[in-house]
Amino acid sequence: MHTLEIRDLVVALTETPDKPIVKGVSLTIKSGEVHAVMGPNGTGKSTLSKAVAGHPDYTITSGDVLLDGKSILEMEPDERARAGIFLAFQYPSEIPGVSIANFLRAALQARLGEGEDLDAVGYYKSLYAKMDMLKIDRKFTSRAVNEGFSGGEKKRCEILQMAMLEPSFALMDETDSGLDIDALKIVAEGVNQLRGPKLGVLLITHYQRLLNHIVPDHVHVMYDGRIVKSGDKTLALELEEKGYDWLKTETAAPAA
Ligand SMILES: Nc1ncnc2c1ncn2[C@@H]1O[C@H](COP(=O)(O)OP(=O)(O)OP(=O)(O)O)[C@@H](O)[C@H]1O
Repeated sequence: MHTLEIRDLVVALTETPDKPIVKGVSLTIKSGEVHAVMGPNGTGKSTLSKAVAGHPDYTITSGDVLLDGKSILEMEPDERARAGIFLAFQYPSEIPGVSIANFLRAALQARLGEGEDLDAVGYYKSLYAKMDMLKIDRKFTSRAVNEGFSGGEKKRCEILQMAMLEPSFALMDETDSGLDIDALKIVAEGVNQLRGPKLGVLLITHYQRLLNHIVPDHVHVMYDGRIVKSGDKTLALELEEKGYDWLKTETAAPAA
């Protein structure tokens, strides 16, 4: 059982550290839980997830992020990844010329200690088993990472990475724009397959739509850099119905 605790986190762009985007967010995720973070555009949802993963464009000016009680703020992004934190990007990069199979193999190899070699036979066995579980065609792994991928294929690649890396915590920044309902379903089915007592998920999303397929244990609403309301899955339905404007009053008097 692992715990990821975000404690009173304030985040700014590294180039403008005096202008906070995330203005004091606290959130604790335990293994087995799915937390959804919703909120209007530009409220700092992506900034929060990138800061937790250690993205260099963002600086944490106060607060802390603790993995099993230990601060991760001094860790480089790759160390955080090795410690079990997986960040799925809203707009993943292309890696021309590098096949998915080789990319995943390199990612797994990078996690091993010096002098240790990934067992190739075991690797392919595990890769194919996970692809079968996620219903991904085997031909997919010979394609270059994200090159010319459709929105749905990018999502498949992201879910496969997650399945292979077996993180303790997945921070998933899911845009709904540009994704058709099939792509959303790929994400949802993937998360539902991987969901379980060993995985904690922070799922950032914009519309309640995705949450029809992934039923969250907790829903948090972010508004102007703060979490102004938390609740269970019914909060997502309330937001779908009422929109976000009513939360302006909540920001004037932030939730205790
Ligand atoms: N790298 C960056 N450069 C410049 N501004 C940035 C950068 N990252 C975030 N911002 C600004 O910080 C604010 C919060 O952005 P962020 O992407 O975190 O919001 P969001 O809640 O995820 O929005 P969306 O729902 O549109 O994805 C926005 O005003 C955005 O323009």
